[in-house]
Amino acid sequence: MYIGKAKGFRLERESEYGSPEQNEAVREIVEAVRREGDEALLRYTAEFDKVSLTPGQLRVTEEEIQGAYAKVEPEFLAALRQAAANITAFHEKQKRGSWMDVASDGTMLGMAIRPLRRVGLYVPGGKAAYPSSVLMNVLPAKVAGVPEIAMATPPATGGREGIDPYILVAAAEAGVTEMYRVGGAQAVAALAYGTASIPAVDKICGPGNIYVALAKRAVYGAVDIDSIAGPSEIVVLADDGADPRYVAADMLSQAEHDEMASAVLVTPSQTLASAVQAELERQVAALPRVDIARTSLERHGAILIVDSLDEGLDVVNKLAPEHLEVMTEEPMDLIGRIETAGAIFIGPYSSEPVGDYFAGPNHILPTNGTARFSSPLNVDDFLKKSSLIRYSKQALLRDAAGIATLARHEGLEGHARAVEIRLEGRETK
Ligand SMILES: NC(=O)c1ccc[n+]([C@@H]2O[C@H](COP(=O)([O-])OP(=O)(O)OC[C@H]3O[C@@H](n4cnc5c(N)ncnc54)[C@H](O)[C@@H]3O)[C@@H](O)[C@H]2O)c1
Ligand SMILES: N[C@H](CO)Cc1c[nH]c[nH+]1
Ligand SMILES: [Zn+2]
Repeated sequence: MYIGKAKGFRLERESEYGSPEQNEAVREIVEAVRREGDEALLRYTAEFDKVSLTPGQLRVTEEEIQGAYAKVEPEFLAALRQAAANITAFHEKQKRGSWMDVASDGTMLGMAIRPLRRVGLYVPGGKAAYPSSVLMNVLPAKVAGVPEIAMATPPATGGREGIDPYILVAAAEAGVTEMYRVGGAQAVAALAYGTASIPAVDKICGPGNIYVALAKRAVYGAVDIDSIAGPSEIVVLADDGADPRYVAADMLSQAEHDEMASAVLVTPSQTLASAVQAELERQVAALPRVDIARTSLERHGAILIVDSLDEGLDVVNKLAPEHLEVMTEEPMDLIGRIETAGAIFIGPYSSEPVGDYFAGPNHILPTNGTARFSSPLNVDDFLKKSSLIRYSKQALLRDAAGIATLARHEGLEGHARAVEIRLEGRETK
């Protein structure tokens, strides 16, 4: 773990995402699935997930999904339903419809907004199963009105064969009926290119580990993707007034996701830095996922000392973290100066897991510095737009000369004539 001046720390994202070996492995997997389809899919599932399947077993049956209800506790179902209601309500606000501006001569300009036809949603499930990511993926797609949703999730979690029943129940609650037991880069490749058992989709959304994130990047272009939502990240910007127990607990909440997750404190307070360091050591030992969290802290954790909150804001904007918590005396004063963060948690009671599970905003967020240009998963991700242009004769008469001038300036005589042919025999002035 790096502890020291922010100036000595590498703030910009790595130019190469993942190690060369991970990049090479993903290239190979994606190419093999594209070429060989189901055969490669099943081979990689046996290799990485230690599960042997036939093509007929890839799709989860409706009976399995419904049967999972008997395996989950009523309090889980109640919490899940409340989370689903909050997430749906938040995403309903993002909805927007087609629009048309019609002028008095009948000219109409507008935008037709339609849902994507078929999307693939990845739900992580290698080290831990994430029913919350089912809701975060599916509910915005439902709000957008996507008619076909195919979900993929690994066939084994934590070495235990079988899809976690909580994932199946979350999928049923969210209204998913097409689900495949396949994970990692091979799942992303299958959704992108299609196999005999998995029809191709138009867009792939959802979070995952480095293999999933790299595979999404590799198939972009054949399909659209939401963002690079890879291993989790948290940055806490805090001053002297912050409670070190809260800061450490929230950092660990993301460190425990993955050895590749990162947790960083940025503070002008040496006192807070020392207290958080001690808290991290104390609290990490009590976590069931202590090994993952320790490794994550050792490899990617940092406590960065800055000279002022102003410098702290610069550091935060350079890091462009997935999650930013602001625990300063007057956090609202700083919010307008934060330009790059997937989600911003404000004040001592907005602990990051509030957003992971319950508040309503999406927890599928850009990582590895991509918050500079990507947004949280949202309803727009599931919509596409077509421009609408209907010119009246009168409008064409009005604009023809301007269009022809610009066309001829670009050397495109055919463009100019396409407009002028409609004016033949007419008065143009
Ligand atoms: N950014 C976000 O919005 C967000 C949200 C939730 C979770 N996450 C992240 O999702 C990830 C979940 O990771 P996970 O591993 O538990 O589940 P996962 O489903 O993402 O990955 C598991 C799959 O990885 C593949 N895999 C594992 N080791 C491999 C290897 N050596 N070579 C090739 N493929 C391999 C396997 O096929 C396996 O099915 C974590 O990194 C977590 O931080 C991110
Ligand atoms: N923090 C993760 C996003 O990086 C989302 C999540 C799901 N479950 C718990 N946390
Ligand atoms: Zn989390």
